[in-house]
Amino acid sequence: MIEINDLLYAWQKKAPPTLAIKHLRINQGERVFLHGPSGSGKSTLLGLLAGINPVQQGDIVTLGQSLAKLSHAKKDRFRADHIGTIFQNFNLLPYLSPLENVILGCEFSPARAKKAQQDGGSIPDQASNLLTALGIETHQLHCNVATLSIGQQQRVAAARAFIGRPEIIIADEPTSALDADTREAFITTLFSQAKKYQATIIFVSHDNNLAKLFDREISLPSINGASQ
Ligand SMILES: Nc1ncnc2c1ncn2[C@@H]1O[C@H](COP(=O)(O)OP(=O)(O)OP(=O)(O)O)[C@@H](O)[C@H]1O
Repeated sequence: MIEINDLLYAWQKKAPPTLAIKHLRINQGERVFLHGPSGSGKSTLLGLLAGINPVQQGDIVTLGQSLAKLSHAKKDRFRADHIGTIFQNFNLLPYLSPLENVILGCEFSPARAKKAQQDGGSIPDQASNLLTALGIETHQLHCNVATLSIGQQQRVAAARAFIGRPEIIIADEPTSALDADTREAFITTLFSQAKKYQATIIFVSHDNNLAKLFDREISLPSINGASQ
């Protein structure tokens, strides 16, 4: 479902590549732990997979679509339709409620909005279902999201990533602010949500203790060179 071939990516034209991946395939429903030293290009790779960084050399084919062949606008649409993201700082809008933040997950994708509606009867009802499934209490649905704890905000960010069933969930160090027990519990919750519709999870973390929870580990080398 994701196939990378002969990928080279350099942030500066004359500099050696930040990332070099000869071949990598990630299957539908796979849960992948991506790690490597600081600066090895984990976030760069996530940016490429999400269509935020342009494919410079080689190709990434996701769900049968070559990302190298898509225009900027089409990549934005592709991301909105097929990729849910959870970042370290969650990127929640602080003046909105948890419910409103989750609804925003399908704001730019009619396809995801339609699926959310099918799943929950309406988009707000599906947002509420997801938040509840991820452990947000009913009385918190309409509060100001900034008043929630970091762990709760992370659950809101996860619900936003899952709404409308995107095939791929990209998570960039979403557990770094949590203690060890809460990290594992959060990942278990992510997995049970992903399993409902075979979502693929690509998860970056520096905490190698988490690797055992995943189907596969992908390690990026510290020096420039091919990985995997
Ligand atoms: N926007 C950018 N502009 C220029 N260089 C960048 C940019 N983003 C990343 N880089 C460079 O690319 C290299 C890889 O960075 P990246 O953030 O992908 O690594 P990482 O493995 O995610 O690191 P960390 O574990 O510290 O988050 C670094 O040398 C970094 O300085």
